Amino acid sequence: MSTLLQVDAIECRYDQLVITRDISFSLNQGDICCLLGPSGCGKTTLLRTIAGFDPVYSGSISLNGSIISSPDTLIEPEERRIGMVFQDYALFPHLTIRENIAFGLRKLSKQEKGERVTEMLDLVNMRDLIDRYPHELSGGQQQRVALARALAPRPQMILLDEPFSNLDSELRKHLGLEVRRILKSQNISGVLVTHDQTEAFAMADYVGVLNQGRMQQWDTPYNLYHEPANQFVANFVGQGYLIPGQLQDHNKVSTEVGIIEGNRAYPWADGTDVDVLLRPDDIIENPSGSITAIVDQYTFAGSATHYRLRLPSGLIVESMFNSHAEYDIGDPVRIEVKADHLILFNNNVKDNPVSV
Ligand SMILES: Nc1ncnc2c1ncn2[C@@H]1O[C@H](COP(=O)(O)OP(=O)(O)OP(=O)(O)O)[C@@H](O)[C@H]1O
Repeated sequence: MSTLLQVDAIECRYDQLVITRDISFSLNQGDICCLLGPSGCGKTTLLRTIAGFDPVYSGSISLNGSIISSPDTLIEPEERRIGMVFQDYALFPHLTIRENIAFGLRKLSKQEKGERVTEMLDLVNMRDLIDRYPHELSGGQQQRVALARALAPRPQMILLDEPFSNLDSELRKHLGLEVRRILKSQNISGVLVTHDQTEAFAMADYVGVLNQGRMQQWDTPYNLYHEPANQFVANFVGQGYLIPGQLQDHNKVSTEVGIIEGNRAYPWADGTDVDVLLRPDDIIENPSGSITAIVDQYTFAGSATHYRLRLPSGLIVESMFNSHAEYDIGDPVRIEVKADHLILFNNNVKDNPVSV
């Protein structure tokens, strides 16, 4: 598989203010990635820079091996063959759906344009609505049209900036998977910006987690969850809590919830202070468990109930119990920790410092 997009150590600034620093990642043709991170971490800035709306201060961006952005190169957005889909759909209100999609196809003949428009509308399952105006469509339908319009000029890649954030949660889920199917069927790469982790996991082959303008980890969704590179990623991706402990015999940690044994040896000395990541699925209800936690909060979620539990030290952990377990706030619950895959952070080592 060939590399389509190569982002190499880029720094982005607004005036003299550094927004993102030393960002590198690459994307193969047909792969979909997602930039995930809290508000203000620089996701949109990166997307705008890839699109060519903003320059890079240092580093470079290449598409198919050619530099499109560097401190002394800035290929115009319209020459990059990159499509964009925005949060607010950005359709032309006075043009029909047909005209909206045909808008960027000026170089095609009338017949070619007509064929391309229907091909794109078939792709997004919207052919019946070809003569409507944007205000006659639902939000989800408008976003499908926006996707069809972005795909119509046959871009090499598509950038999606929080495309589903104006839609309700069911529709978001559905449309996210639909967009993934469409991009995969056309072998078009996509870069999606979101702060919704579920969306990122469902849509992307690779996810880049950003914080304060720095890439914290670029990895598959599976690895982000199971092998977070640092405490920030561990906290931000998936529900999880860090509790302190001390390493024993390279693979065990002594904590207030007992000795937890992992499935690998850690290279640190006995007694090293560590943080242990506990995800909800690591903590199970066990009437004969040795730890008593107190229910701090709970949310009924159908087949399971999500409990927030206070440990004797006051630290919080979370767990999913079968919804037949009915505990009220303040009730004691006996629990046991069953973490077969131990994620530890050495408190004496600063992983990937995140100051800009
Ligand atoms: N035109 C601008 N001039 C100066 N600073 C800007 C400009 N645009 C964005 N910023 C700043 O750059 C930082 C990153 O903004 P950006 O929009 O890239 O973040 P984001 O991760 O996309 O956030 P959100 O999820 O809230 O959209 C923020 O601190 C923001 O205030």
